[in-house]
Amino acid sequence: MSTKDTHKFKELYRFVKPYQTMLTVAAVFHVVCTCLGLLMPLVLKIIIDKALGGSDLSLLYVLLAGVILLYWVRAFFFYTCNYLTYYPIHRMLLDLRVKLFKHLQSLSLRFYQEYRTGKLISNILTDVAALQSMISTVIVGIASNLFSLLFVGVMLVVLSPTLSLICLVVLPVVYLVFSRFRKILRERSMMLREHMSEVSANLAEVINGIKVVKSFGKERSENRSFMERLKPTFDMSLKLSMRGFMLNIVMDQISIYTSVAVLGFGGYLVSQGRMTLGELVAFYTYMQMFFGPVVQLTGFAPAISEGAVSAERLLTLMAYVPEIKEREHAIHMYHAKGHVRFENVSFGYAPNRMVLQEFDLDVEPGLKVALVGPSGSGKSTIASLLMRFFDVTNGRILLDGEDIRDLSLDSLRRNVGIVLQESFLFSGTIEENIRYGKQETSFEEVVEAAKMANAYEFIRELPLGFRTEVGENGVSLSGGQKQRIAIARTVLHNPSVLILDEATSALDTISEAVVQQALDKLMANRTTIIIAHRLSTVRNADRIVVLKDGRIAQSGRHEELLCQDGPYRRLYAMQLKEQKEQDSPNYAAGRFGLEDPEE
Ligand SMILES: Nc1ncnc2c1ncn2[C@@H]1O[C@H](COP(=O)(O)OP(=O)(O)OP(=O)(O)O)[C@@H](O)[C@H]1O
Repeated sequence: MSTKDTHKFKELYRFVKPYQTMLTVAAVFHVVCTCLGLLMPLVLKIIIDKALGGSDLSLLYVLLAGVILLYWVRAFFFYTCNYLTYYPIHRMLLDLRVKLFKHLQSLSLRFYQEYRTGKLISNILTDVAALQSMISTVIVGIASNLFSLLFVGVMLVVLSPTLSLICLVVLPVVYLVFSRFRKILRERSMMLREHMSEVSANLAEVINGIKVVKSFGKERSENRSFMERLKPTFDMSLKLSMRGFMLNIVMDQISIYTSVAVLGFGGYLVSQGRMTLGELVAFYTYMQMFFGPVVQLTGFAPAISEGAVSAERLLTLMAYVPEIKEREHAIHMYHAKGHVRFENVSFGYAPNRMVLQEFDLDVEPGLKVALVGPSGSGKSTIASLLMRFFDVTNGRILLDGEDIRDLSLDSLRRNVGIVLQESFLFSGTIEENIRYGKQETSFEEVVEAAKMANAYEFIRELPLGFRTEVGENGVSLSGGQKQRIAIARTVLHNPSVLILDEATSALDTISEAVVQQALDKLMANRTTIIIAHRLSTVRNADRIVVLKDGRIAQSGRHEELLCQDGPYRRLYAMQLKEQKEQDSPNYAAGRFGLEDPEE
């Protein structure tokens, strides 16, 4: 084992440590259990040599009663030692999974952009399973197999030193055959596992993007490419199974030749009176027990190295440092007034490509500031920075005068809320989804929030009302309905600073109006940063900031900006023209509530 492996095992040992006493007792019980199992051939020898053949069968009955008792005691030890082994193993895996999940939750968004979700899930599941098999192999393997091998080896030599020479010759052959096959099997199963995790990643992507697949009519081509991806796994699995069978055939052959040799030569020794029949039967039974542990021990090393590979992957995952960390003694800000200030903020997702440059913005509590600008100008990035999904490269962002990096993440996210373009609902009831951000709320408060979000009417009309299941396995809600549930969720969350990131842009005109009404109520007396493409949604903002290539190109109220010859007027005119082309002039004016600047 290399020093790297040693380090990995040390890391893993942290999970084993709390259960080491239990595992030690389990190992001792395994030895006792093995010991009791190994006594049977000896009893068989006494039965054949001493108890059978005579007229007095009382010894036979005593021995048979002893065998039953032996197996009762063995059953007790067997049950207890397996409980003592698998209880800590499953607890350790539970601890590991919980720790992994907690760690994954703490990782920044950048990590999730780099790692494919399907692959991540598949790796976690298979790696934890490999680790489980390694731990049980190590514990059960070391304790029972080594002991068995030693005990049986001694018994073979004691019963017949001559016959045990045959076993001694066969032993290295069995070892070599097994380790050779195991190596190939292991390599193949690793390849298969790697390939399967790629297939899982692809499957997850297709399932997540099923709407796109269907809307482009790509089902057939996706079926084809899935088949193409799966095809190699068929070959790999078949080869793997056939290798496994081949190993069984080879082992059967070796076993039968050894048995023939032992029984042939042993029969000769019995006929010569150099061995009793009972000794030959006991020897033969022990011999059958001898190769089992050898075979098990050949699997020991691969299981450890396979476990080590998995441990390495899991530890690598654990070693990812959360990019966004809370400072020691972070400030807990319970209820911010909502004064937001960006001071000379620059930021790039990659070090050599700045998305925001020297961005300054001061939003007084309760004001509404809109960020507009062409696609890719950095609007959503500003929202992500304020939420601290990423940290600024230069400059700072202040909430009520405190650098948000000095605040506890919990208090920052309690004070800053966001409504996204498409809100995600979890599996569960509508009530649970509304409560998501604040569990300790009464049903009445949930209802109030739903009313504020204009969601109450449609929820009431559902057969199960607030108890309706939504999310992946629930009823399908329209985009506007989902958005209103998300707004109700934010109403309960009650942040001092609200970010609306294109919150209505995925909706049709009617839904948009209802959602916009709900948003207006939500925005009241709250610092709000509105990100929008459609200028109609931002014209009432206290200030509109026009972004271009990550810099502020213009800033002011709607009317002021329209008077200036700048990007806002051009953007506005362009949108108005587009809208006019689509709709009648009356409709455009009604929809946007705007007058044509040319008029
Ligand atoms: N997670 C990310 N990783 C790397 N680059 C990103 C990431 N998110 C955005 N970008 C890049 O940063 C730039 C600004 O993106 P951003 O989403 O902030 O623009 P936006 O103004 O909100 O655009 P839109 O109006 O289309 O939503 C774009 O060039 C985009 O490609």
